[in-house]
Amino acid sequence: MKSFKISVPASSANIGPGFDSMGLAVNLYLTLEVTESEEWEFYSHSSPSNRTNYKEHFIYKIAKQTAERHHKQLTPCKVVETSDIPLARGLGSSASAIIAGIELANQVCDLSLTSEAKLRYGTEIEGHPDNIAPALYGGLVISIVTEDEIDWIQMPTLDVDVILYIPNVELKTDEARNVLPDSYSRNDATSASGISNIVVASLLSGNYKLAGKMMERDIFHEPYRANLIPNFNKIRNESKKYGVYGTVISGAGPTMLSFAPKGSGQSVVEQMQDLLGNYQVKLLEMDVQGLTVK
Ligand SMILES: Nc1ncnc2c1ncn2[C@@H]1O[C@H](COP(=O)(O)OP(=O)(O)OP(=O)(O)O)[C@@H](O)[C@H]1O
Ligand SMILES: N[C@@H](CCO)C(=O)O
Repeated sequence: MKSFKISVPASSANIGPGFDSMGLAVNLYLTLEVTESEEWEFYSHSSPSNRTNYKEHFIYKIAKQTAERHHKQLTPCKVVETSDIPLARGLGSSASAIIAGIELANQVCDLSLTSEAKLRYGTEIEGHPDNIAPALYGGLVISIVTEDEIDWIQMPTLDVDVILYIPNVELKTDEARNVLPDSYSRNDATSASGISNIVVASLLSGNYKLAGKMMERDIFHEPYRANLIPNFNKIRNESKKYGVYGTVISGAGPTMLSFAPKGSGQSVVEQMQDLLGNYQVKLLEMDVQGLTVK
């Protein structure tokens, strides 16, 4: 009888100007403990003690459509979901759930899906690869969807501390995408692209001071979203006082993310937690593994 554990990391997309094309996996996880069974039992992280109606669960629906896409039938399982990824906070909870659902079908139906197939399918469901790719591969991943394929590259680990400022309010990605313009002037587009290029180049060369400065110069989405993010200016300005390199919206928000000099993160967390009482201010690590199945 099959029994396995699926683990998928959270991810922070965009990193400022890497809009829809950059994402960083961090060490918050969604896990599924799965055992084949006589009938479906689904215990979700939001109600661990009660069996939920599995047919209504987002992850089951993803698994079912993945199996059907390969003309297979899911066999019943007992699934216990745990997660420390808050929903609709800009930490890729939907991407982690999508990857978990695809992998559930992959394991239960022996689909032997390649990681490229999981990336393609997950991106098709999510709509963009910048959370799906780091959730799948780990690390900081730059990815782009062209007509018929997804090209991606995983960057070496970053020698920075990662700090997240997680408020107790939700912001749905759809809502945060609806405030964006349909097009940009050539001047804005070329400036935004240049800024993004400098961020990537400075991260690759370890010039985190320059990376932080340019991360805060996004033109693609932050100017339109800042007013949806509680304490946007306060978090960006105050964290700078404690020595962070730069602070940006995590994904579509409302969480914000700072890169800080290695070893300075804990003191930034303590200072900022005092300022942001009802937030979860966390010092996190990059996840470099992505999806794992044990
Ligand atoms: N583990 C889960 N179980 C069930 N539904 C989930 C789960 N994770 C995400 N979802 C669904 O995805 C929605 C959140 O997706 P949304 O794209 O709005 O935010 P996010 O993915 O958390 O943040 P971002 O995309 O900005 O990184 C939830 O409201 C829920 O409908
Ligand atoms: N790139 C996406 C990330 C959230 O899923 C956005 O900012 O809307």
